[in-house]
Amino acid sequence: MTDPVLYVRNITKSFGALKASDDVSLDLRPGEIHALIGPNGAGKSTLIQQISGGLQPDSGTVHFLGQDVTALGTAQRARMGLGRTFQISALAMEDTVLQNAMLGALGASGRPFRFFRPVLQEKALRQVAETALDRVGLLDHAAIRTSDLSHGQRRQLEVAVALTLSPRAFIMDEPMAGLGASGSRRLTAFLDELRHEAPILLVEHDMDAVFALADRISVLVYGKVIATGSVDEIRNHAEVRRAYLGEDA
Ligand SMILES: Nc1ncnc2c1ncn2[C@@H]1O[C@H](COP(=O)(O)OP(=O)(O)OP(=O)(O)O)[C@@H](O)[C@H]1O
Repeated sequence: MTDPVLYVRNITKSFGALKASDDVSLDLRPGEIHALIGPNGAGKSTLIQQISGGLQPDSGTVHFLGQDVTALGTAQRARMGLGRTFQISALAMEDTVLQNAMLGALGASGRPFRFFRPVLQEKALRQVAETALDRVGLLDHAAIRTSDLSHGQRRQLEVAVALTLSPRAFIMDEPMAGLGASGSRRLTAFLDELRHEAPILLVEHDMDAVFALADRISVLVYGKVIATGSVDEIRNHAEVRRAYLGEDA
């Protein structure tokens, strides 16, 4: 089997007496969407913060592209190609859509743009930003102030910002949140394509989207992965049905 693009081994993180991550191991393989689900407070955000570099685990390791990145920060992991969208928007609301996308491209520019003269650099950044906006269907809105976008369009813009990195893997934190039915259908179709470019670790409460997209699902409860498996395996898993899907045993 091909090596995973990303894997975490035995991650543990406590806040006082609370174990928010309790010996968690999981991986993300090329071409797949791996969904991470679990009730509120199960530790999903804590886990993906440790994967993306915003939070250090108490113990355990994170490997990305074959390299131990546990000690690296968010920016270094992003520059290696770990793309991320956020549950709470990280966009600059007063800037235009294009400026936000260019800022993203600039953030990724540790290497590719450093050798360009400023004018050429701006041109190169603009091109990367416009390509990303085009892919998510926002190029027509490039000149609009970000605060004037609808909620769904902001989520699209976050995906565009992540795309400017040419990521080798994505971590997406509830990308469907607040989207209407047609918005989630569009994003679902887009993610379905995107997985072939870079695999996606998808934290999502929208179970229709999860069941439609996931190659594998991991279920987190009280900081522990209680099951990992295909959609059918998870749907039929007795402990998951009890702990998460809210069914009587
Ligand atoms: N910085 C912190 N300090 C103390 N406790 C924290 C901190 N961050 C998270 N927690 C606690 O850790 C547990 C896991 O929280 P986390 O936000 O990771 O869960 P989650 O699964 O992402 O929840 P949700 O689905 O509601 O976003 C919760 O009990 C939360 O209160």
